[in-house]
Amino acid sequence: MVKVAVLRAAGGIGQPLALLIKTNPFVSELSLYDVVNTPGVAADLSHINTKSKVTGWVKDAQLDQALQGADIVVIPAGVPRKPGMTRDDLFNINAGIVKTLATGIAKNCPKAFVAIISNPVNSTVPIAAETLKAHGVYDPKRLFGVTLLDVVRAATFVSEIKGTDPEKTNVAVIGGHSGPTIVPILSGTGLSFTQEQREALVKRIQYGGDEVVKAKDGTGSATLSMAYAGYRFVNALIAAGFQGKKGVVECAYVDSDWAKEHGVDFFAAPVELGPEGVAKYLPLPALDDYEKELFKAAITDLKGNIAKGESRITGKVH
Ligand SMILES: NC(=O)C1=CN([C@@H]2O[C@H](COP(=O)(O)OP(=O)(O)OC[C@H]3O[C@@H](n4cnc5c(N)ncnc54)[C@H](O)[C@@H]3O)[C@@H](O)[C@H]2O)C=CC1
Ligand SMILES: O=C([O-])CC(=O)C(=O)O
Repeated sequence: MVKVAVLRAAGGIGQPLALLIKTNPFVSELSLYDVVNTPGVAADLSHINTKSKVTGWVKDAQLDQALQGADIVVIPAGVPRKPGMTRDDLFNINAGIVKTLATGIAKNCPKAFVAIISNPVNSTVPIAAETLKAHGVYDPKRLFGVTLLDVVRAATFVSEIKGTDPEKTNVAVIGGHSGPTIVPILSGTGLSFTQEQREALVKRIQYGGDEVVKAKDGTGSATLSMAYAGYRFVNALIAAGFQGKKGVVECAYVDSDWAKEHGVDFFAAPVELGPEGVAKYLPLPALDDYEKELFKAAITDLKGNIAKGESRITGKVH
């Protein structure tokens, strides 16, 4: 059985994500933390007749209690975008939030699997890594940036064009989680596209977040589709990490030797999950010439995003 903590659980993503986690029969405790409103959210969810006990914690003083004994920590904390903003515009405020939460993890549950949703993911994951390193508890196999929303969107958008079953359409999306760093591998789907279709699809997948930000018109960014993607990832961690399920593969933004060989510390790619977190770094899908160009552009942007996150904690300028 697993204790899952959701940090900033009363937000737009946090609430539907907590609801989905409450439906998982393998969860023994669902620990909800936020700066406001968690007692209400916890009381509400606790009436659902599934096994997990729901606890609600508020304010900095209760962060330690929220985290004690957690096996999985999911972080949908921080401010979302408004129209006209990039994810990087969220850096200053969200960097501080992620650092505080990672410090809490280092002190209370250093062995937990940590899944970071807070934007800009390309930089917040390096921030969490450097914070955990500073406390001597960093394990690269246990820290994940959640990029699955890009995979979910890619499957939806491809199936709309090709008439395939969206639940059975698989598109690996590698790189990172913002604009040009999002690299969908359409050549690996076995489906054929004209170059015009490919370019339109890649653009829509890369800027899917903007589509939602624009439609929400100043009230936030994707929350429900993110909660779905976030739960898919948590469920994969539970199945592979705690229920002994083999062959569980998802794309995630992780620290790997492979990434370092390409000049970056983190890169989103398919990984096989297991009891220690990442069980296996899978070979990248084959890229065609068009995708190789996208890949190069992604690496260039990622370098800057990662350096910005790392230097926020280390103070070192790259
Ligand atoms: N990885 C991904 O694919 C995606 C990431 N996101 C990111 O997830 C994050 C959360 O998004 P939403 O749930 O829509 O936001 P929200 O504003 O609805 O909720 C965020 C939570 O953080 C807390 N919070 C906000 N400002 C704070 C501050 N100054 N100090 C401490 N806590 C604060 C709030 O109490 C709230 O519970 C954003 O950074 C957003 O960009 C959103 C969609 C997809
Ligand atoms: O676009 C945003 O700011 C939220 C996000 O990361 C996404 O929806 O992919």
